[in-house]
Amino acid sequence: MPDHSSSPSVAAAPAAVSSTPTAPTAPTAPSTSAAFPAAAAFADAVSFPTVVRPRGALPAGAAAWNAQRPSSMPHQRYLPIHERVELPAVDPSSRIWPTRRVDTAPLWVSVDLRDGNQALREPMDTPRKRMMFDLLVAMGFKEIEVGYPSASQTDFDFVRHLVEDDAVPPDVTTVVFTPARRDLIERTFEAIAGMPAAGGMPRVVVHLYVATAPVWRQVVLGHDRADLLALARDAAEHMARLAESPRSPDVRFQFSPEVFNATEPDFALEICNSLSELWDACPQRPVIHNLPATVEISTPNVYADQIEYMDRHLARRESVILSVHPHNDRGTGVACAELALLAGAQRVEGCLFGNGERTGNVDLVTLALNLYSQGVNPMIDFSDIDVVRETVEHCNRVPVHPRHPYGGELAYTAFSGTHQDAISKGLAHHAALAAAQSVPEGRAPWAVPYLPIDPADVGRSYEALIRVNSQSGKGGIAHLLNLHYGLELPRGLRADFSRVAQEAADRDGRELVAKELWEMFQARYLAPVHRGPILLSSWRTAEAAPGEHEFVAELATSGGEVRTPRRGIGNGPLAALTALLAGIGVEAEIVAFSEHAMDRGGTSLATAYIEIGLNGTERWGVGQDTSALTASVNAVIAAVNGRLAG
Ligand SMILES: CC(=O)SCCNC(=O)CCNC(=O)[C@H](O)C(C)(C)COP(=O)(O)OP(=O)(O)OC[C@H]1O[C@@H](n2cnc3c(N)ncnc32)[C@H](O)[C@@H]1OP(=O)(O)O
Ligand SMILES: CC(C)C(=O)C(=O)O
Repeated sequence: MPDHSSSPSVAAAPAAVSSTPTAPTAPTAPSTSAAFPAAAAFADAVSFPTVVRPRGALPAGAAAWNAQRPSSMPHQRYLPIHERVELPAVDPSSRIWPTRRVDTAPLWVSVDLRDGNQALREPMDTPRKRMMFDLLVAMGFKEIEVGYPSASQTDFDFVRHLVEDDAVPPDVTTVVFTPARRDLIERTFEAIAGMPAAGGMPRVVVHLYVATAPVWRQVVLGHDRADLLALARDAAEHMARLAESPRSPDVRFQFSPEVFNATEPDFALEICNSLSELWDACPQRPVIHNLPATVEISTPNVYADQIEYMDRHLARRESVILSVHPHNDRGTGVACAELALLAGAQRVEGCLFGNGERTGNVDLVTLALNLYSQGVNPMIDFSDIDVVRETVEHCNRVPVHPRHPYGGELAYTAFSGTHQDAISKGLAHHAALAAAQSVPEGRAPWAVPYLPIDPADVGRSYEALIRVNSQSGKGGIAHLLNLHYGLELPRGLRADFSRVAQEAADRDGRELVAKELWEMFQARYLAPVHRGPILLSSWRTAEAAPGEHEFVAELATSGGEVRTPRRGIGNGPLAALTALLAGIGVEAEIVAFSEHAMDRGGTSLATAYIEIGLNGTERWGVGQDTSALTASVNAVIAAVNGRLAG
């Protein structure tokens, strides 16, 4: 048995935080909507060093095998996070974030036009920016970072375009981004002159950023902590001064300690608190502190601890909006944002479909629809996700991956047999449940296997759900024939045809679309009625006496030559037909039979499925006709011919 009780290794307590344990109060499970009072109650419980837990020991055999795996990569170059970044000391028993759940949407901020745009091979021009802006507004974003006006004439001009075209709706807040340089701050204020800002809280935000992490301070900016604080304060004061000018709209302020996630916790706190005080944060004019994971460097739980630390310790907490801005270098941007929300974040900056520097900003589509899938109103409209995706692809000139959560072309598609089977049964069950509850399907509770949300909610159709290749099974193939051609294949025929379809998909190594399946189906089960050796050139049937049916037919050879009429007697028309066939030496027995009407524009076509046994082997045939009897007769002949042709 693996030993799970071995004592955890404990990282050295960061110098800047106390390591005196404080008995924590057992946390309850507050929702994020009740975050502030709860956070305040725990504000003093942060004191134990970070615990790094070893993974469980492997069974001896597996450990030996694992140790043999070669690696030529120099992994030793990379220090683990707790050896290169000072982390907040957290008493594991006092952490709040693991006990919470998110039950309301945060304030969403799209940074597509700034952080997303700065990462593009071809940054957007004004028409593309405007298209993106209009999309964001239409989707319901209430806060949009519209650019970095001091970066380029294009960025400046776009902000002016929004002002001059009166393009900003009264309930939308615009954010403009600036570094801590007086000349660039002045240019930023020039760009927003005349920007509509009235209403409750000022609706223009000027966003100041400066990197605070040690490597950036030393290598990029050449500043120590004191110099950096002075630089940020000087910029913040300049912003406050410019905001007083009559040309300035009524603004709020935002600060981002760039690379917050690699910054010493006490320094991040010091610089944020200093600016809250300088800008006189108050509930009517809160300051936004935006804490970016500029480059992801750790597991999301570490980011959550960092955010919870700030949530507990920020001064003027009720006058601060705590915002996060995760990137996706480790592929965990969404997880970081979600845990940050649990940890006290109230606002999330990100981009649609995760565009952004390197591996992208956090993806707002996934975040919002993850909430939706938990029954939480995401406050953003994704009811036509394909339009959103196509517009974003057009503006960014970057394709969205087909497997992108919720919005990718293949996000709701199943190729594999057991998934198709489950989805097809699940959809039928869902429809029946909705009918039983007398509610539209779109309102009935959703519980369809393999589909986290109803694709119809985001404007996707069920038609694309199931697609067939060599991994598919009978359920999926039958589903496609049903969806596109109205066939209700009996169970035995499903299995029979899926072998045929799989062989073809395997041979060609590609997907089979519904039309191809239908053509294969016709060729195997319907067409043999016209492809000898037995061809009925004309036939009739009648009930000669109660319970005694007669079937009379002229048989033709496949060469067209008509033979003498033949006659068979049986207890039904099909029994009489098999008796007729027996008369010419074809001993066919009907093993399975089903039929149904097809609702095709009032033509009332019938389809019959018949399995016969002949010479010790079974074979399916299918017939379609406006007469149910003709359909059945054709199905028998098709099955017989199929069997005789081998
Ligand atoms: C994480 C982020 O996304 S941050 C945003 C990044 N976005 C962009 O950079 C896009 C727009 N940027 C630009 O157009 C230009 O970089 C400008 C206009 C802002 C500045 O341009 P330039 O003056 O030519 O400088 P350059 O591009 O080389 O930037 C580096 C300089 O800015 C300094 N700097 C970097 N960040 C900041 C900051 N937040 N505040 C003040 N100065 C900063 C660097 O220390 C360096 O200064 P140095 O030249 O004295 O060594
Ligand atoms: C400075 C901020 C908000 C940023 O874009 C980042 O850190 O990625």
